[in-house]
Amino acid sequence: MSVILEATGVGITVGKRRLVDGVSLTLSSGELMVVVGPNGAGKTTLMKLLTGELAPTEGEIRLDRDRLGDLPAWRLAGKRAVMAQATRLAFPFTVVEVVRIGIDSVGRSLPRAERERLIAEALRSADIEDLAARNYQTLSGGEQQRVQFARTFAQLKAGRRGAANQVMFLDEPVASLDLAHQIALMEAAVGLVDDGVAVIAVLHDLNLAATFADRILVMHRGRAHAVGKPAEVITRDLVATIFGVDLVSDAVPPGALPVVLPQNYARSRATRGGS
Ligand SMILES: Nc1ncnc2c1ncn2[C@@H]1O[C@H](COP(=O)(O)OP(=O)(O)OP(=O)(O)O)[C@@H](O)[C@H]1O
Repeated sequence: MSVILEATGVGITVGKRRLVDGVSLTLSSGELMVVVGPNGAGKTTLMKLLTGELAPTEGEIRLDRDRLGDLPAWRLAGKRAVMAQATRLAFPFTVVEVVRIGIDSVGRSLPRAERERLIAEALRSADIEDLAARNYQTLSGGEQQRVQFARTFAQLKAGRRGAANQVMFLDEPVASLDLAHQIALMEAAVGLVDDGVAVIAVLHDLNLAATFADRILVMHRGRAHAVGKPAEVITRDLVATIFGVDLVSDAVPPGALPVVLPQNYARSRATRGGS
């Protein structure tokens, strides 16, 4: 697996506040990294730095070996797609129009039939085919999230020919989703990962994180507290120290947090050969 995203000593100070401090990480093609941490830990700020929405005041970020700040917007659009925490739209776009925005940013040279095929695939990936003609503004929070995932998915698929190495950034993509759609969205992300895309996602649900992540990054007070495989990182000690929650059940060993999930959660890991 080749490193596609590399952050070295990245930080940002706003006023006198250091929101992110000295974070170094690498993300490889075909890898799914999940970022966890308490409210205010700096997860979204880190994502904004990694996507280029914010410029770091310290350190350096490289995307596919280029310095992030040197890449023009059109090249960025082919290499990375971003699903932000919540996206409001000022105009009454239909769902299919929103998904098409993802393709228009990079896939204008694609034949019309290919673009339509990608839109259909994106709608399917987010289980929103039946919403295609609806006004985005009238959708529920969870439905809007699924549309934004589809837009991001479509953008990556459309940009795939021009840019072999791509990253998908997902900031709390399942925050408003019911359980089945949480699993479905993560499985769609895994499908991209299996295709060689690097995915970095902020999640609050530690079980979901442990189930789907290849590696977990724990943010705490702006710093990278830990990074590693889920079983190494998500321990009872970590949950107590970082999240302030004592898992008192005798069934919980002091080491790895047991992942108590419905059967189909385990499916992805089993099929991907994860541990
Ligand atoms: N522009 C800003 N100016 C000052 N402080 C900011 C700014 N943006 C974010 N912060 C603060 O930086 C800290 C990190 O914010 P961030 O949104 O990155 O946290 P988070 O880990 O994503 O939290 P959550 O889980 O609540 O979404 C918070 O304390 C926030 O209030």
